[in-house]
Amino acid sequence: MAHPDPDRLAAALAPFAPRAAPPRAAADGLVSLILDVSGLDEAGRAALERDAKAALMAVPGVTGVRALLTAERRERRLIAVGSGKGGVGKSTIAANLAIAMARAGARVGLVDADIYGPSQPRLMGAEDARPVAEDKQLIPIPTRYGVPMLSMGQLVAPGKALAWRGPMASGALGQLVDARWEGIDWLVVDLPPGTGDVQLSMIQKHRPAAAVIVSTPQDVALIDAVRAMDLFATAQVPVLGLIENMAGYLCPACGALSHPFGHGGAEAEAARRGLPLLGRVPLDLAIRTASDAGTPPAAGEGPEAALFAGIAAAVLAAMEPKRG
Ligand SMILES: Nc1ncnc2c1ncn2[C@@H]1O[C@H](COP(=O)(O)OP(=O)(O)OP(=O)(O)O)[C@@H](O)[C@H]1O
Repeated sequence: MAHPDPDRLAAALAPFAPRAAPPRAAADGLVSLILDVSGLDEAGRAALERDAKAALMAVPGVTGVRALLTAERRERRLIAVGSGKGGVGKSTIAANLAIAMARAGARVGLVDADIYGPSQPRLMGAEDARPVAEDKQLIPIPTRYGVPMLSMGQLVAPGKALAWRGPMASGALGQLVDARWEGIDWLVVDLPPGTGDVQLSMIQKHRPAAAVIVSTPQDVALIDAVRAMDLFATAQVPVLGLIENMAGYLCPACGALSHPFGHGGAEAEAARRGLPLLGRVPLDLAIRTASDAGTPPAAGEGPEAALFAGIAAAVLAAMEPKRG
């Protein structure tokens, strides 16, 4: 049988450019075809493979086609949101940061790795959603805020305590981070508080591009925040800066700002370490009620949205030199 003509093979694949690489034919007429299926869904991939194979099979001398489908692996960057202590508002900040980054035009996903208290499904208004897996890979849940997400809380029944030990916890983290994050450039990862197994697994296996640390102004919270910063710094994960949450109490009646937890501590600590204070979020009833209702303030139009937009801009600007 005649060896397939390379020009005719190339012509047959022309309609599939730029997804089809130039085919190679062996002497027995078997053609190897490489197709780039990035961004296509299952049906799109199948159609492309079927049509390209059919086009090649029509070329004289072709006895068979072996297709290899490749998806361009986007370089996703992880931004870890950590805190030293629990309850400082880390999850609230992570959700609003992700939404504000998306509003600024970034392609952002959100991973809730807070195994011991996953609160992102509630914050993002996605409590009833359950992710499905395809080829053993989880598909992120879309949210109405343009930020797809996955949470430990979506993998178990609501309200069920996650009494996982280290290896199980880091295995679950892997499933969330290595999910099918198609079209996503940034993954904001809400870590559990402290410096435990999940943080170590995050640093060792998933190499965040950067970390931001959330603290309240109290001294105790700051001491723990410093510990969290040290963990990232030791592992050479750049810490972009500190976000001070519950920085002053915004009185809903008169609008006055007071400072029951102290003032200026986080800024001073950040400055001591040569780090920027990326933003300051007051203790604000509107933030709590909006968050609890699954309508993060960053998605709204109020002053809180502007505040989170400023923090997102600071984070994106700090990442700019690290984009490579
Ligand atoms: N700036 C704020 N103003 C008012 N309420 C806030 C603010 N930040 C967080 N909260 C509220 O504080 C509570 C704890 O916040 P959140 O769950 O984000 O903390 P966390 O640090 O992630 O906690 P954990 O470590 O337990 O997961 C929530 O009810 C949240 O709505």
